[in-house]
Amino acid sequence: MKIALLGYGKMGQIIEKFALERGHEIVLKIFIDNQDELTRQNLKAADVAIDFSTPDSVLNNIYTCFDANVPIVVGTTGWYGKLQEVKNECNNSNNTLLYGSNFSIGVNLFFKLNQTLAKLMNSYPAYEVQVEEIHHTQKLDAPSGTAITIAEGIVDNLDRKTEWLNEVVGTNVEMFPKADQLLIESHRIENIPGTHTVIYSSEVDEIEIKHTAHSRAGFALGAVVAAEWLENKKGFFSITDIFE
Ligand SMILES: NC(=O)C1=CN([C@@H]2O[C@H](COP(=O)(O)OP(=O)(O)OC[C@H]3O[C@@H](n4cnc5c(N)ncnc54)[C@H](OP(=O)(O)O)[C@@H]3O)[C@@H](O)[C@H]2O)C=CC1
Ligand SMILES: O=C(O)C1=N[C@H](C(=O)O)C[C@H](O)C1
Repeated sequence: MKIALLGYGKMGQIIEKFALERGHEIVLKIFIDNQDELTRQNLKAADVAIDFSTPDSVLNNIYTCFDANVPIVVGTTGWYGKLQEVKNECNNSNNTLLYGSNFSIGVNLFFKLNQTLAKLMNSYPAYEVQVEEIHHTQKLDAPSGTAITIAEGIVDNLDRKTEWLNEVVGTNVEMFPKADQLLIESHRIENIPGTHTVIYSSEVDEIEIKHTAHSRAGFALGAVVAAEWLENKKGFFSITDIFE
């Protein structure tokens, strides 16, 4: 496939490596300094775009791909407030988009485990639950997209939680969740690719499920596989569609 990389930072560069290894060609690379090269005309050279850019630029990138009728895989996080709007526009304009807060196989297994554990915990009200995420200090969004997906998996399956709220540790803004609110604690520490933990705690014990990314390789390979999966498909998809 001919691939356009929208965002050529930490992720974009590893994605390029995997894409070339799998026999694909990179026909366009967009970063801050050449962002005006993201045109309908230039995109026409690509079979698919893969976006790992920034929360501020991702919507423009998506709509430019829609305008050029080029399918897009979106790994960028921090824009999910606009998800429904983008889905409507994708379907109305007969375009193709696949998004995921995390493209690694391990985290997608973790999402399933998390949902099952949350369902089980309906019978065990003695356990309080909390989500923790740790990422590198360059990360622009909090909580992480992955933590939001995990929190939604809990809220959708555990009757005693109805919404999540976020505390970024070290910012002097402490959150005091009500009984029906799920706390997501965000930590920013140098060089951590991404660690997510769900903790159920009672008076007498604690159960933790945890995913630790050792590098960004799992995310990057997953994004290339997602682009391959999207070939010849039409419509709006999420990474869970691949794992179904
Ligand atoms: N879904 C998943 O599995 C994963 C998602 N992510 C998400 O992917 C995104 C990128 O992560 P990461 O690579 O670590 O971030 P980086 O900051 O390393 O890279 C971001 C890239 O976006 C570029 N950029 C900035 N503005 C624009 C613009 N207007 N148009 C196009 N490109 C632009 C930057 O340009 P320049 O190089 O000039 O600064 C840079 O190349 C984040 O939202 C992150 O949360 C990350 C890992 C896994
Ligand atoms: O910004 C990152 O680095 C990551 N972002 C994604 C997220 O917000 O969940 C996925 C991964 O955890 C790394």
